[in-house]
Amino acid sequence: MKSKSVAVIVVAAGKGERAGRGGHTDPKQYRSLAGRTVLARTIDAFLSHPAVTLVLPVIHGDHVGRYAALDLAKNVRLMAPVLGGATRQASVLEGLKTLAPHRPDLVLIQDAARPFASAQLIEDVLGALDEYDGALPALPVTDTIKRSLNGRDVVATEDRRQLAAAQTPQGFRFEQIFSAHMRASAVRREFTDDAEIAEWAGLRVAMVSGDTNNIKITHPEDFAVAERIIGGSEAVETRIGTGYDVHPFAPGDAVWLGGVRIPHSAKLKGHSDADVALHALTDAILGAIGEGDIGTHFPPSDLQWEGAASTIFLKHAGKLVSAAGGRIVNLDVTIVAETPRIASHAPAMCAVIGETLGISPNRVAVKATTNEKLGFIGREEGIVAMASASIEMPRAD
Ligand SMILES: Nc1ccn([C@@H]2O[C@H](COP(=O)(O)OP(=O)(O)OP(=O)(O)O)[C@@H](O)[C@H]2O)c(=O)n1
Ligand SMILES: C[C@](O)(CO)[C@H](O)COP(=O)(O)O
Repeated sequence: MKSKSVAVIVVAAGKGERAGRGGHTDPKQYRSLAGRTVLARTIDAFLSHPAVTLVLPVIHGDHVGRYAALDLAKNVRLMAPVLGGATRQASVLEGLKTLAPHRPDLVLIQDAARPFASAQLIEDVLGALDEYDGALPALPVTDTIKRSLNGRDVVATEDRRQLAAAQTPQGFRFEQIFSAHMRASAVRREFTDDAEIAEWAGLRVAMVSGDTNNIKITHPEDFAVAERIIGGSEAVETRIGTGYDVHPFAPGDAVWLGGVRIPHSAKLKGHSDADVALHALTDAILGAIGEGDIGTHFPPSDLQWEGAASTIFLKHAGKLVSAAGGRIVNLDVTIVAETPRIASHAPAMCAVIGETLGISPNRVAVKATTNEKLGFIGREEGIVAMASASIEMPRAD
């Protein structure tokens, strides 16, 4: 199945009046947060996501020089900026018009002023678009909400159980939100977010869990909050683990590799299903989090693992990562085999591994090579697999 193209509009054409300048010369999106501008952080959050195919910044006409001076690395997926309009809504519409010739399947619309959109948030919004026309992250309201007509006299108390605070990125099917925005512009209606335009146009919109860190820098004090969030994220470290495994061939009619059954003139011999790739991968994950190896958790002496599917071992390692507060960044597996040929099965293996661990298959790579007919692999006596795992964990010291 062809994966959907995902374009991102980063609206950065505001003046940032509520945030003020606080002694700085730049508007909020061009101010530095722990050494990196707000806008560069926001753009990077999307460029670093593998599902994103295009990122389009929408900027203010007075900020062209500031944008050109931004600390952005060159990236073919980053489009040249376009100029926005007088309101956020008008700026989004400029972005949609610019993207239209590229015909993306989906579009995410993001405030430049929200530099902390996580990969999980992006995935959750995109995931909801399988079922809905639009999706946005939102947080349940925790304060009691009062209504007032003049900002002082209370006229009502709202039922907060039905209320949620909207965030971005907000995701849509491109053609639907483009048409809704054009209609909203034609009737000159002003909306405060794109989800509201989608609702007004009769589209089905879903909420997914928002993120308390995904703040919108709006007022001067929000910069201090943002610096604290960045300080907190420095309490995370990246761990690397490696794994190696080998299994010999035995008479049989199929091998299990990467959780996929591949018909073959032999099977791999082992206590479990002998899936050498998943064993190496499980060891890599366990190694990264300092949890011993596969034999520590699933001793070969234990009869219950005889013939077991190796996805059980992998899932267990994934649960240990979650229990330790970790997050798998990426996994890389190399299978060394003279036969069978692996390449055409690699996408299915990535899918099984991703599903077993509850991560996107984009975070998994499976590669294969022969051993150039050398040694025991070359003589087709067995298969080797090597793996590495990169995992973000709370800093231990
Ligand atoms: N004409 C506008 C107004 C806003 N935005 C963008 O929309 C996002 C959300 O708007 P907000 O936080 O209100 O930013 P500003 O409009 O810049 O702030 P203020 O209202 O305080 O002036 C920001 O990333 C802002 O740059 C935009 O692209 N074009
Ligand atoms: C889109 C938004 O961030 C969702 O909460 C919000 O509506 C933007 O409002 P603003 O007044 O333009 O900052």
